[in-house]
Amino acid sequence: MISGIGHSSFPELRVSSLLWSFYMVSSKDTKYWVPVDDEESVAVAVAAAKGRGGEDNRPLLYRTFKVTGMLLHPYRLLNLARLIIIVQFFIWRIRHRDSDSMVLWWITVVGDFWFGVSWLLNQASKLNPIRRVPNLALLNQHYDPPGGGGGGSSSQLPCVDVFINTVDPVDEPVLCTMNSVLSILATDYPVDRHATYFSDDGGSLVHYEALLETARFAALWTPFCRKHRVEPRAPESYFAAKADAPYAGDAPGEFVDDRRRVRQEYEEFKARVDALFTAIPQRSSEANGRGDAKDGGGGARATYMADGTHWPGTWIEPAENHKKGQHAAIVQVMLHHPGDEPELGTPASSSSPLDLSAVDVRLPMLVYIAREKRPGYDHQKKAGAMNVQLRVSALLSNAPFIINFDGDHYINNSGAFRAAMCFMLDARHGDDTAFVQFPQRFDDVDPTDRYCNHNRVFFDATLLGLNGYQGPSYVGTGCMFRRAALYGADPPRWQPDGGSTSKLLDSPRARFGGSMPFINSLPLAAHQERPPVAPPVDERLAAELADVATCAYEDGTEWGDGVGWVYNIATEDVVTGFRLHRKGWRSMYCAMEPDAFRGTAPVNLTERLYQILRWSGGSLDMFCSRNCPLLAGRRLHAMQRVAYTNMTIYPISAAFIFAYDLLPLMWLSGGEFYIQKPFQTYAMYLFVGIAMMEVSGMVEIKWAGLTLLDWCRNEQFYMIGATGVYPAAVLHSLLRLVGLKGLPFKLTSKPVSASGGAAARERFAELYDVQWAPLLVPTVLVIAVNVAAIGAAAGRAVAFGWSFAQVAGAAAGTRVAAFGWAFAQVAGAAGGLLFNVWVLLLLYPFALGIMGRWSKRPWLLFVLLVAVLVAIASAYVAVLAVLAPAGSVGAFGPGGWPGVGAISISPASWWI
Ligand SMILES: O=c1ccn([C@@H]2O[C@H](COP(=O)(O)OP(=O)(O)O[C@H]3O[C@H](CO)[C@@H](O)[C@H](O)[C@H]3O)[C@@H](O)[C@H]2O)c(=O)[nH]1
Ligand SMILES: [Mn+2]
Repeated sequence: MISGIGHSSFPELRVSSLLWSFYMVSSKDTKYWVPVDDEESVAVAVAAAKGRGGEDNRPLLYRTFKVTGMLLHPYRLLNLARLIIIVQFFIWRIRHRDSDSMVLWWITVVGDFWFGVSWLLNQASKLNPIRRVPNLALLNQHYDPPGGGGGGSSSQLPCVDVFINTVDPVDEPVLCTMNSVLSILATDYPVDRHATYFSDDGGSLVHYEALLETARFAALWTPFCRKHRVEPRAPESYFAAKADAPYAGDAPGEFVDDRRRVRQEYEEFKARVDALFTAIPQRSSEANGRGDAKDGGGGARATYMADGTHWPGTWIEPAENHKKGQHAAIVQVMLHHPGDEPELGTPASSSSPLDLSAVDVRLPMLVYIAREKRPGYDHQKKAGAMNVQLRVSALLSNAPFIINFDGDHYINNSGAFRAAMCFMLDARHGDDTAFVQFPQRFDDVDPTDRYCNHNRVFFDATLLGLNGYQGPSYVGTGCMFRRAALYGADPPRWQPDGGSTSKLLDSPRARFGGSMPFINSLPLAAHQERPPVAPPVDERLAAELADVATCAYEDGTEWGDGVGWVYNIATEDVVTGFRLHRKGWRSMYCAMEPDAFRGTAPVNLTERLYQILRWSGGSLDMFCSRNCPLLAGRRLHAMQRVAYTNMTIYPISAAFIFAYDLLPLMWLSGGEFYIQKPFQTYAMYLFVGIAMMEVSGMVEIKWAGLTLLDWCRNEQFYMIGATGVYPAAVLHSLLRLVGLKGLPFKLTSKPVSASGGAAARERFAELYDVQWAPLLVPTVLVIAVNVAAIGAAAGRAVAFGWSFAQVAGAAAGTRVAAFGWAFAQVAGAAGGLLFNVWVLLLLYPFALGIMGRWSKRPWLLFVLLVAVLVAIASAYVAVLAVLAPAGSVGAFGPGGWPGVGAISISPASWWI
């Protein structure tokens, strides 16, 4: 999608195009990866099988790669050297307690120490990167041999329950969500072996009816995808892409016609979905006008379903029991479980223009869920919604594996479910693997990724690093789980009797709640070979389904604690993954080409900042809770513990960074000042430290396959977070510690353009939309202080130059000495200046962000900057002239500046 944008239309692209061309590395570039010895893998597999007391003929379904020694050894050596230098640096500082202010000296020693530690934590997670590549062909050969026709009973692949979540049909454009559903309904996995559970946390009729429309359209879309094997299977993205992929289906002659017809049908489908926003209110107001409320009504203006009955969920005009946060549970099977025999479609006819006579036209099961909402209950947001999905699905399809998606994430590569299975079924660690995490990839991010939405350093470096220990953390979407693990089972390798789930069944009612059908489903949940079951939804089952979706069901149970997704935290993902790792489960990272899934990301600065506020606040809350990685037992891998500590403690660095960034304030008041003497040695240590980190970063982007721009964006966004967001997160966590409310889960609004509805709309409009929020203030302050520092430095230089001329003129004999002195001062000042400029460079995306539409012309920012600098400099000179009459200006000297200037930047990215 991004490739469709003309370069010239995008100003920032020109600014950064140099970076692009300088360091383009494709993520496919795998020349830095070498296979880990396969014999070793086999040995591990055999040992694992023996450990479980039996032969294991299962195939090895993935290959493991590590970074080539040519890169890895220097990388590790470099980091070792850096560690030694950092330690030496501290020894040196402690031995030289010499500063113009001992208070500041102590602050910076503590601060620098903290940065050293957090650098170490961060680096430690990346020392052993491992990449695993699934072998889909082998999986298919063993579990889904040809003849099954993409479905049918010959397949031995395990069943998968797919969870997808949404809240609001406007904030999360319903068409985007329905595209995700379509991509799931059409995915390349045996149709009778996956079922989709759609959770609508808004309880809105728009979602319900849109899902009905989607189920209808899928009857055409899914067979079309199967017949012509098209990718990706989300229609919006499919039709937006150029149709130049090599044809993979069996009927090339019919492709062009079929595609055109389906596209037309898709346009009509879109129009019908769009029309729901007007059709439903219209239908309801007509019905209300007639006063033909079938079930009570009590004077409220009801929202009507198509069949003329009241919608049990939220109404357009909120009423008692029909409003946000207060409505009944709704569970509706929209597509029933298909039989396990393929059903071929019909030849082309006037009513169905596609020839589907050779295509299996069955659709997978699809269920709509709106859980009950009652005032007085904490609904626990996404985690609460997914736990309801977990119970509802247990009563219906009860698949041993579960994959979950945010409403805006669609399947981009139909092989994804199979890829995940390669890890789950592998003979080596398969049985001990609780989840397989895929990277998050995004469409509709601006081409230069101003706010680091792609997060490549995290997804392509850090998570590969974790993959070399116990496994990647869970990041909320695009993750396949083992159901038994979510229920709280122990991994086989930590089970004394080898592989039984009996412990799960100890006092099940207390743990899982009172539903007998649910409890009866527990023993089956662990059996991956179990054939798919699909009980008919009779009255009793319907009542049971509604019951497990009520608020009260979880009262006094372990849901949200020992069972299911974890509650009471803004980042349910990290902590849920952590709890599994803590039990000794492994996880696997699966990055594939083309990307398995794609989603949307907030391109608006304020949205993005709130998102990272939720992440950083949630992480810190986790650190300060019972789920602190330091408190975990011995089943947590040592390095995994280090990584989780890093992942949860990082916002604390912010307190220091923020203070450091404001230090230039001090200099504005004038006076010579060194934070550490001798300053030259101090500066040298800092310089070497930074240089080594930069080099190490360059090695990292090599093996991770990143671009220099990815890396720079990461640095920049770290700094932006550190100045404004992380301090707020620290504050929130402190408030929570003293018993006040924790961070809310603020829904991230999705870009409207992602749904494609209004193609005429400006692309990335949200990028230029400034929404002022308190969160922006601290960063603005830091920018102001650093700009002021530069301005004042300029002013000082002007004033100083003038006084220097006077001094020189008066005492010609000492000219040489005076020159030398002046030179040292100027060099020092230049160094300080450099540091301030660096802060500003790191905050550059932020500055663009608050310029709003003006940022379409980035040069305006520079004009503004120069104007402000001139103004400050002149003001400074004027003030100096008043305070210090000619001749005594030299007493101020610019000398103090470098010390403070140096400090102002040091933390930003040197250690991290
Ligand atoms: O009450 C709620 C609130 C949210 N959601 C869903 O949760 C998902 C994620 O919400 P979103 O606002 O898109 O958050 P993001 O910041 O984009 O999400 C990232 O961060 C979250 C944790 O903070 C993870 O759960 C997500 O998977 C990850 O993509 C969406 O599908 C929502 O519909 C609910 O189902 N119920
Ligand atoms: Mn999202």
